[in-house]
Amino acid sequence: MHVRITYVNFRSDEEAHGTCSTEVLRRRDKREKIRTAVKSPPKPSAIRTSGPSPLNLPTMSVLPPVRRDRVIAQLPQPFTKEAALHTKNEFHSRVKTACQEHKTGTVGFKISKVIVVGDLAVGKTCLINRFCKDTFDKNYKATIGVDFEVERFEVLGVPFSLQLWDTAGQERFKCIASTYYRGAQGSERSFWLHDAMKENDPSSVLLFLVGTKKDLISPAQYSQVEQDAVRLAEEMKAEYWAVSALSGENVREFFFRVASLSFETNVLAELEKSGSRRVGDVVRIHSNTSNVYATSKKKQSNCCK
Ligand SMILES: Nc1nc2c(ncn2[C@@H]2O[C@H](COP(=O)(O)OP(=O)(O)OP(=O)(O)O)[C@@H](O)[C@H]2O)c(=O)[nH]1
Ligand SMILES: [Mg+2]
Repeated sequence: MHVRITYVNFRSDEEAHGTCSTEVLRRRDKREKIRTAVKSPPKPSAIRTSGPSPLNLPTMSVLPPVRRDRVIAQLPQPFTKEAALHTKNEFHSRVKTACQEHKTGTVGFKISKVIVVGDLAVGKTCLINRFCKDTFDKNYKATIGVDFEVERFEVLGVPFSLQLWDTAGQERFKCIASTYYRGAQGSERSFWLHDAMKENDPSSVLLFLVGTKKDLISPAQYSQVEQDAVRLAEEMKAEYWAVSALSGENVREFFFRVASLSFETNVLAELEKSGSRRVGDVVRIHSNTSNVYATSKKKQSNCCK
C-alpha cells in the first residue's frame, strides 16, 4: 500500500511553488538496496508487538510503549472537504468491527512507508522534525541522501507504524530519490508527482498535497493560494493540507490523518485478502455440486466508500 503526499511551499511574495511529497509505500525489496547510502532502518521484526494493544505490552518488551499522544480513537477529519481522499466522519464500519474483534491480521505488525519528496528547502525536514521531535530549526541544513524516522501509533486499539522517509530536494541528491521514482521526465515542478505515479500503481497510493510554511502568508493571500492548491489537489487526486512547521499548525492533525487513512486502507486490504479463508466460514454441502465451501459473506471490495 502506497501513500503519497505532495507539498506546495507558500511564500508571501509569490505563488505557491515547488513540491515535496510524502508517500507511504509498502516495503519493496528492490528499493531496500538504495539504503546502502543511508542509515539502515529497523527491520519490521524489530517493532513487532505480541498483543493487540501496545499500551499493555509487558515490561520485558523491547519496544517502548506507544506514546499517549499517538493514540487515535476517532477518524481525523480532512483539512478541507473540497480536496479530501474521503469525507466520512468515522472509520469504515468493517474496519471498526475488525479492530474490536482483533481480526486485523498482520496490520499490527506492519510499517507503512511515508516518503516525503519535493523541491529543496520547501520544509520537508522541518515538517517531520516538528511532528517527531517537536522541534524547529530556522537554519537551513540540506538533507543529504535520505533520512528516516519511525513513528508508532495505536489506531482503534491496534498498533500501527509509519516509517517517515525524508528525501533530499537538491538536484545533486536527486539520484537517490530517483531510485524510488525511476524514469522521471518533466519539469522540476512536476518531477516528483509524475515520477512517483509512473513507478507505482496509482490505485494503491494515497497521495497528499501539502502546503508548507503557512505562517509566511497572510490570510488574504492564503485564501487565493488555497483555491489554486485545492484545484491542483483535485487534479492529482490528492488530499490537500496546509501546515506550518514553525508554529506547528496542522502538523499533528496532518500526520494523524495520514496514519489513519493508511491504517484503514491496510485493514480493508487485509480483510479483502482474508475474505475467502476466514476461520468459521459456513461450510455448505450440496448433493448436486462439487463446490462444498462457501463463505458466509461475499468478498467485498477494498474501498473506503
Ligand atoms: N517560516 C517558516 N520557515 C520554515 C518552515 N518550515 C521550514 N522552514 C525553513 O525553510 C528552510 C528549509 O527547511 P527544510 O525543512 O530544511 O527544507 P527541506 O525541504 O528539507 O530541504 P532539502 O533537505 O534541501 O530538500 C529552513 O530554513 C527552515 O527553517 C515553516 O513552516 N515556516
Ligand atoms: Mg531536508
